[in-house]
Amino acid sequence: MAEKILEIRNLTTGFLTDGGMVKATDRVSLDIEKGKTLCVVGESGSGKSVTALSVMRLIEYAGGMITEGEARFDKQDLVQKSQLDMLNIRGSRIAMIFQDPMSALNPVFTVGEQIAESLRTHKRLSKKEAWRQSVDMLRRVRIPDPEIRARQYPHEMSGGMCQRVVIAMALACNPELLIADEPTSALDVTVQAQILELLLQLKQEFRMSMLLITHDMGVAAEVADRITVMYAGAVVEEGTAADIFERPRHPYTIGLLQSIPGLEGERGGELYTIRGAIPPLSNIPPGCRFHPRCLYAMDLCRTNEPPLRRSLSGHMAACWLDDTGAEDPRPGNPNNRETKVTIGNRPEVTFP
Ligand SMILES: Nc1ncnc2c1ncn2[C@@H]1O[C@H](COP(=O)(O)OP(=O)(O)OP(=O)(O)O)[C@@H](O)[C@H]1O
Ligand code: NI
Repeated sequence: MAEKILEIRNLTTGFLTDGGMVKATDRVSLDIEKGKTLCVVGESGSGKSVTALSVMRLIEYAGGMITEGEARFDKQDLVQKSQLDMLNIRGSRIAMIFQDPMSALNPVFTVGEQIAESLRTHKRLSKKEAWRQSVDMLRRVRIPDPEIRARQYPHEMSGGMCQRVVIAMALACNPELLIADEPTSALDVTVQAQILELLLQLKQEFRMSMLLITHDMGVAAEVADRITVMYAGAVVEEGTAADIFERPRHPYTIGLLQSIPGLEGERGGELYTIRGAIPPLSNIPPGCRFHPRCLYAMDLCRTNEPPLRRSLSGHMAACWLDDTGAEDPRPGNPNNRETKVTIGNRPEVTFP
């Protein structure tokens, strides 16, 4: 078995609201192997960012609370760490970048100063050496004329250039894991592709592992080794990029794939989208949380939560249709190909 850089187990994060505690993530489990890219996909509100912020232990600053579970990074459970320990881990061993580069940059300092500052927080460097490395980082994120650019302010740069600066800041201390939350969503389409390509190259050069959050299946198709699909706070499917794109098992994943323009499932040129909307956290449906929107829902799905089950090949899905055998109405009838075993601590269920 390949070594894991991150192992999340049953991670549950809640927010206290007027109506009591709501769960933004519910027993989320996922693994990232060293040197690999895991994409977490799902519609808006599915708990992707909350998962990442919980791992970084930034969720506490956003009013959230981890109520259950573990996030083992290099064998240490980050959930049990003090914020002081996390301060040392964040930025040096695990770095995170967000959608909006402008909010990560300080408008009153030059970009060179900001990267140098980030270097000096974690390494003992002279000002001169920090500046030299800062210019070098700008070169490594392929910013032309780095000596000149280093002296510029964020407002003098385009959005794509600013995101490169943010990436340079994140990678300055050579982190083992990079968490990127929608790193390209705020950028023009052509710039998006360049930044994704850059991230992939840097991942190799810096020998990092990557957790990339996106609601864009096209982005996942480009970069992912494995893909975790989340819906309404829970993992509903996980597998290799080929499992997800060629042998999707969960009807939610099938719906997400059909909503990508230009991929198979496009119906006569019309964009197909999943009917209905993601439920509010205060009102997650009983049984399978996806059942009200599912084209294939059966009685069982309305009352019993399907366990996340792993096939022999390692492809996981939480869907009762995996038990219907030849009757399985899902496209491609995945039941014919894989045998499943139940994993994790989702409730064991008795058949009605
Ligand atoms: N600070 C907060 N207080 C209360 N609820 C929150 C807070 N942050 C997130 N949530 C809720 O947690 C749920 C999951 O949010 P999250 O941001 O993780 O979704 P996401 O999958 O990242 O979506 P998006 O694609 O829009 O970024 C949402 O219902 C959201 O409203
Ligand atoms: Ni998000």
